[in-house]
Amino acid sequence: MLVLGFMSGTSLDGVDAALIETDGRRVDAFAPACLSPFEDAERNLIQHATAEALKWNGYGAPPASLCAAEAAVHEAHLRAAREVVAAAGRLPDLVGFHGQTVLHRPERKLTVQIGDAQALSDALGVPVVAGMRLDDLAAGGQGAPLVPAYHAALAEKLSLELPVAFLNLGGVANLTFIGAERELIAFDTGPANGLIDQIVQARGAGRFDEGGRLAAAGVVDEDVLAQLLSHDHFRGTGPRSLDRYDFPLDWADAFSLENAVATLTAFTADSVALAARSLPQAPGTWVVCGGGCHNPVLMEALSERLGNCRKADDLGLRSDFVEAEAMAFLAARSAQGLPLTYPGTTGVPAPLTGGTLYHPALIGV
Ligand SMILES: Nc1ncnc2c1ncn2[C@@H]1O[C@H](COP(=O)(O)OP(=O)(O)OP(=O)(O)O)[C@@H](O)[C@H]1O
Ligand SMILES: CC(=O)N[C@H]1[C@@H]2OC[C@@H](O2)[C@@H](O)[C@@H]1O[C@H](C)C(=O)O
Repeated sequence: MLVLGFMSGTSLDGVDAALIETDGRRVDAFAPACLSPFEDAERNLIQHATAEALKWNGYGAPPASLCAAEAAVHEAHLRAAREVVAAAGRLPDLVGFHGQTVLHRPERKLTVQIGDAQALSDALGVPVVAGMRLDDLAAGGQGAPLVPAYHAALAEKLSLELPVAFLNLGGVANLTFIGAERELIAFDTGPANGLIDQIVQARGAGRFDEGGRLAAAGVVDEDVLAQLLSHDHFRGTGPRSLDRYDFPLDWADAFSLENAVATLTAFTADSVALAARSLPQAPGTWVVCGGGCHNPVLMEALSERLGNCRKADDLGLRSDFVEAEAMAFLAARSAQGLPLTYPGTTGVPAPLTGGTLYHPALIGV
């Protein structure tokens, strides 16, 4: 099957769309992929809705701004779909749709991804699987991370020596450990680029720390770093997940941009190192994907702490599209009732399938 996966992550750069050939068990081939950036007006609507969703926090009526943001999310997905479908020269057989996370409160079984799966299915004329976090949360899981099943399929496709770890550096960082017996351990390790992006944008210095230049020019504040690492999240063990806005940034007002970014970059690397210490064995290789793998200062800091870190692209993967590909893979699994999540990945009591299948409305009926 040719399956299209969409991911619009917490960094709000845009919609990733990636096609893969898969039967939901193996990854047979990679097909065209693209990033369709949000237009400024779309990003503003989504940023506003995210801020309102944080204030709402799941109590009472959801903010009206979610509707306008949902329309923007839909438009951006259609643009991305048109681009990859044109590149592939055909429609996919199935779509995996994540939606835009605006709030994640797993302890209250609440996660909110905006987007209209039925409208997407109607517009594309293709069945769409969405809501892939919901059954997991309802069954007592964290609802995240979802990508471990796909990381495991990639490890198999590349015949990677086990144990191996995959590390995704998006707004939030998440890791998947694949043990010698193919057992999975996964969780969100802490922030990746989210806080760095936030301060760079607040100071009017662009959207992110391009090439890690700010971090390279700054000095790490060890006291702030120690304080950041004392957050409750790092006391936990086992499956756990984060909202992109779970960590404070108010302390940074007293710092130069360079020193704040250097400290946040060390925070990301140290929180991954803490996560690594909780693993049953040291992975022989860390396969690093997500936007943070393009930051050489962060990659260097990770290599110092973890050992063998390889950019996913160097292994023949597409570091910027692993999450979108994962949504495609999971949609193919969902359509067959195969598990999406496992006790070791989200804390769900038993392997569990999930997702809802939306069929396109018949034209003219
Ligand atoms: N050349 C680069 N130099 C430094 N940082 C970069 C570079 N390219 C991307 N990034 C970082 O990666 C981020 C985007 O990463 P990515 O697209 O993986 O996140 P996401 O998928 O939106 O988030 P999440 O995985 O948490 O949902 C950017 O916001 C930026 O911080
Ligand atoms: C609630 C939510 O959207 N979480 C994201 C976020 O971004 C990275 C990390 O935190 C991960 O847990 C998850 O995304 C990926 C796709 C996942 O579920 O595996």
